[in-house]
Amino acid sequence: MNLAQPTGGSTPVIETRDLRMRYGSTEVLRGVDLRVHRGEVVALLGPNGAGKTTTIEILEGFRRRSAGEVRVLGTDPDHGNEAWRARLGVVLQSWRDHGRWRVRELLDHLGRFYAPYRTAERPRPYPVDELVDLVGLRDRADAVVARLSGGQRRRLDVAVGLVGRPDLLFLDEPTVGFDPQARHEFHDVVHRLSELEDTAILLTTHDLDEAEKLSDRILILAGGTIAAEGTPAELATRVAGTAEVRYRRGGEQRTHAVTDATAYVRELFARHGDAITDLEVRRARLEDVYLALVREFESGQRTEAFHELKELAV
Ligand SMILES: Nc1ncnc2c1ncn2[C@@H]1O[C@H](COP(=O)(O)OP(=O)(O)OP(=O)(O)O)[C@@H](O)[C@H]1O
Repeated sequence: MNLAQPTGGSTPVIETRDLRMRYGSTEVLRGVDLRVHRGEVVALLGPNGAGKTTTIEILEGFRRRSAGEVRVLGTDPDHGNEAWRARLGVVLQSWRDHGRWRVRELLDHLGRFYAPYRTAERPRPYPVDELVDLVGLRDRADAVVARLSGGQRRRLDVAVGLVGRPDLLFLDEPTVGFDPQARHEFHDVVHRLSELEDTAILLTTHDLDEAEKLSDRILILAGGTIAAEGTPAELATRVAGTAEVRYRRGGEQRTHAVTDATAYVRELFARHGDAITDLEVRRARLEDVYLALVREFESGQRTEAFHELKELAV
């Protein structure tokens, strides 16, 4: 099937099929299939070195893939022109240039690039006053970039990504260095962009709590492929039956992963009664699925506990 053809419903904003990337003899991406739709917020999770930034850079057209099919806004990123690029917003891991510019001047300057690409539906660029309000930099709009705090710089990074009012926004670890308040405000910005502007957002984060709060869908990249995928609620519900039971018996600490904690505990007391102390039952969370999948793909060894989790998660 040709990726450029609509596949029922709306055409995905991002679509990859069997995406592969090799650095020298190391194959980092081994067949990644992903889709992101208009207005959707998708979090790409995975351990350090899993290939998240590589994937995003390929989608942005900054890096050439080794193999596979990719369409971003209907175009192969290897052949994207200026008009295509103008529809993308990019927030990289760090923005360290332009230290001597003032916030407002920088956004105004960068915004001019987008003006020729305005449409009735998407007036470009984003008005600078609205933008500094949106990212919470109104009070610092006339400050020199070099004097911003780390968190304020990150807000500026986000503003730079948004100045062209993108159809699709890439956020690589957007909230690193944010205090809890800034993080909360940033989450509001993401929700407003997806709901009011219909912006599709693909973000990477190492914060599972953030992924759960922000995204419509979570993709876990491990072992060079999408190891699990679902809405945060789907992933959480699927593991809700799995729990960890810890207790002490005869002075020895024991831990068991079980699917029916109530039955297990009933049986435990029936057999050992008063010999059981320090009982704790903990429900599995998204973090448990994540860690089990990552451990599995990193070690290449299947454990029984992993099997249980994976069946529930996929
Ligand atoms: N230009 C490059 N040349 C060679 N190897 C590279 C290059 N860029 C990345 N890699 C390797 O590819 C792998 C994936 O890197 P990538 O930065 O995409 O991972 P990531 O998932 O974004 O990691 P992190 O969570 O640490 O940001 C790593 O092992 C990295 O060392």
